[in-house]
Amino acid sequence: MTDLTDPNAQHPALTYSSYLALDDVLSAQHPRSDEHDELLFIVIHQVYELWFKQMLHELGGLQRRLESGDTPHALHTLGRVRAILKVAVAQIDVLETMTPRQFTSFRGRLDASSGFQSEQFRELEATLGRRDRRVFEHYPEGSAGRDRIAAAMSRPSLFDSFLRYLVTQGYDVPAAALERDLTAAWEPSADVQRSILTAYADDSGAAQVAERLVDLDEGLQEWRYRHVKMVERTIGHKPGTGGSSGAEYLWSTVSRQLFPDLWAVRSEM
Ligand code: HEM
Ligand SMILES: N[C@@H](CC(=O)c1ccccc1NC=O)C(=O)O
Repeated sequence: MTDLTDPNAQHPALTYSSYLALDDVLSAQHPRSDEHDELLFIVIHQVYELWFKQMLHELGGLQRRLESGDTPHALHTLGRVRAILKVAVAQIDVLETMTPRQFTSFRGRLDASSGFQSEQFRELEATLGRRDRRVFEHYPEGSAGRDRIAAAMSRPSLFDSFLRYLVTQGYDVPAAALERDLTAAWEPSADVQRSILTAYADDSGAAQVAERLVDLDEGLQEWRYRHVKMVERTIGHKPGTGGSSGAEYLWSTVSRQLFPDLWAVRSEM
């Protein structure tokens, strides 16, 4: 029988903590102050980044499934992404237990670091269709993060994959939309909206996919809304550490739509 404790064994037995690399994960919290609440602030952000990683992973799979016309698996993945987004929004409740005084006690130690520097959040936005060079201001030229965001801005967005999916489902999508410059911002299109309306009229799988995409869009707007309310109650109208006006800037992002065409068609049904 193998002696699991034998130090000379060639491969140490897999354990809970070795499989999950807990030595790495649990030694990665480095508060810069002695304030009790700083650990919560770090842990919450790390959990977000893990969920961002998982969502990027799921969205890659989703785009492949859409482009191959696989409705059931696309719907399944969309359901998973929606569930993760709901957890991400709900997590704000935990951070909101931190009072303004508790946050102020260590905020100075954050220097100029800020959410503006979240590479994965920007990659997520780019995958969801954002094409905005301004985000690069916060990423040094030649940095891996900048390159990853730029790469995501040159790939088909989730909406581009949805348009290709519509073609696999037999819907007519204007060639100009399918052959567009992927690095440019998407311009809402009346012709594309007509194709989407046809899919809704058929009450087909494509209509279900479209509804799940609207969930995603609404979910991100919800996150933005909860984030800015958290910001208002925690730092009021102070400017942000990242150099923006703070809440005022964040409000300007709240009703940003990922898929404007999917919202536009609602007035036509
Ligand atoms: C007390 C908690 C928080 C405060 C006071 C806060 C404050 C801010 C402020 C003021 C900004 C604007 C950028 C700046 O000038 O600094 C910002 C941006 C951002 N924050 Fe937070 N934040 C908090 C928690 C979080 C959490 C938990 C996340 C999760 C990852 C997060 C992610 C982001 C992201 C991604 C941005 C960029 C948003 C955009 O440009 O659309 N923040 N935050
Ligand atoms: N921008 C925040 C600081 C902040 O929340 C933050 C700082 C470092 C890493 C992540 C952060 N979270 C989101 O912006 C502030 O102005 O207080």
